[in-house]
Amino acid sequence: MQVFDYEDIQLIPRKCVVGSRKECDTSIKFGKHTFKMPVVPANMETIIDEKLAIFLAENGYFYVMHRFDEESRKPFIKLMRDKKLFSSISVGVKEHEYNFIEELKNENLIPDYITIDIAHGHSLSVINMIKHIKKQLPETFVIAGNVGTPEAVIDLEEAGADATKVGIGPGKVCITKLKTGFGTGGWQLAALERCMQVARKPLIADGGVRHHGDIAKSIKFGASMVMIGSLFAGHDETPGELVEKNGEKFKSYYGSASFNQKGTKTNIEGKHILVPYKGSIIDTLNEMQQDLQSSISYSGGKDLDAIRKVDYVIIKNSIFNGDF
Ligand SMILES: NC(=O)C1=CN([C@@H]2O[C@H](COP(=O)(O)OP(=O)(O)OC[C@H]3O[C@@H](n4cnc5c(N)ncnc54)[C@H](OP(=O)(O)O)[C@@H]3O)[C@@H](O)[C@H]2O)C=CC1
Ligand SMILES: Nc1nc2c(ncn2[C@@H]2O[C@H](COP(=O)(O)O)[C@@H](O)[C@H]2O)c(=O)[nH]1
Repeated sequence: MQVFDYEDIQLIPRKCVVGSRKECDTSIKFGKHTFKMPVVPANMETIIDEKLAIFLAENGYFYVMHRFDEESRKPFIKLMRDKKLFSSISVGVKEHEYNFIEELKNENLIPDYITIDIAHGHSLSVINMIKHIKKQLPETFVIAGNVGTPEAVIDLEEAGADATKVGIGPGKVCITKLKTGFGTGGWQLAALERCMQVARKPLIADGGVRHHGDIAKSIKFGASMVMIGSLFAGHDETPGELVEKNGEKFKSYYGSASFNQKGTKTNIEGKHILVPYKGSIIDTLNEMQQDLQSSISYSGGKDLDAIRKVDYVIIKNSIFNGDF
């Protein structure tokens, strides 16, 4: 099998057809909504909160609220409905989550998007949860994950998933690859390509993005949407704690399976890091969009589809994608 990751790939430019990068359209239809960019902040406690979710929804960006404050999910859906904004929440697969879905139906609190957020998404527990949500809330767009193989994409799509999230272990605060020996860490982009070959529904590339150009690479290799944690972690608006060390500012970023999140030492597959403070997320979102417009111009087209058609070269392979 040919393996490669973000840092191993260069996309090959084609003749430019636009007079300005501003002409390039980065928008993406995902579910019933169209978003400014195929980028979504990770559904993690240090990356997204209610305030940022409202900002993103109001400004044309996709978001997925994390699932670690279970009691706040119903009020959140109500709040978003009152503001006439789309709602996008996460669930797990434990027994009480089945009841939660039924309560949403009974109370007519229908989220636009539900993400089933589990480490090993190619499992009966996720398949059963997809079926349950689709039965109770047929209008809701269901994102299921995480997976790393074509077989998993086929199984989750067959169960009724509207999109599948690809990425086992490529994340910046992930230690799954080290603790279990499994995953797509170091070959996330190749794993995405394998999944693309069988997917009939959208894929979300999740984890491992270290540079804005990796968004274009994700699109080339099959993603409709790209989930990003670490690149967003250092901002004013992301909820991780601000820390000062030797006169420099950092923000706290920890894995959803870290001790910081779980509060127990059982099955730890995530770590805590400090990332340099970067100011407002608005500047980063704008810069990301400009860089993606530039990617589109290099691809010789005017929209994201053009990126899917470019050729590429593989330069080398490293299993850590810049993480040590
Ligand atoms: N994308 C990635 O690479 C990874 C992401 N994460 C993130 O960490 C968070 C916690 O994930 P997770 O532990 O799944 O969530 P939970 O702790 O909610 O576990 C969900 C259920 O799945 C079971 N489960 C978890 N992992 C496995 C496994 N490998 N095999 C069989 N059953 C399993 C758990 O049982 P039990 O705990 O008893 O096994 C539990 O019943 C999530 O937000 C997830 O996205 C975590 C690791 C990898
Ligand atoms: N193996 C683990 N993966 C995790 C954990 N918490 C989150 N994640 C995944 O990482 C991405 C974000 O990746 P990044 O490279 O952009 O920082 C996130 O969306 C999850 O899929 C964890 O504790 N362990």
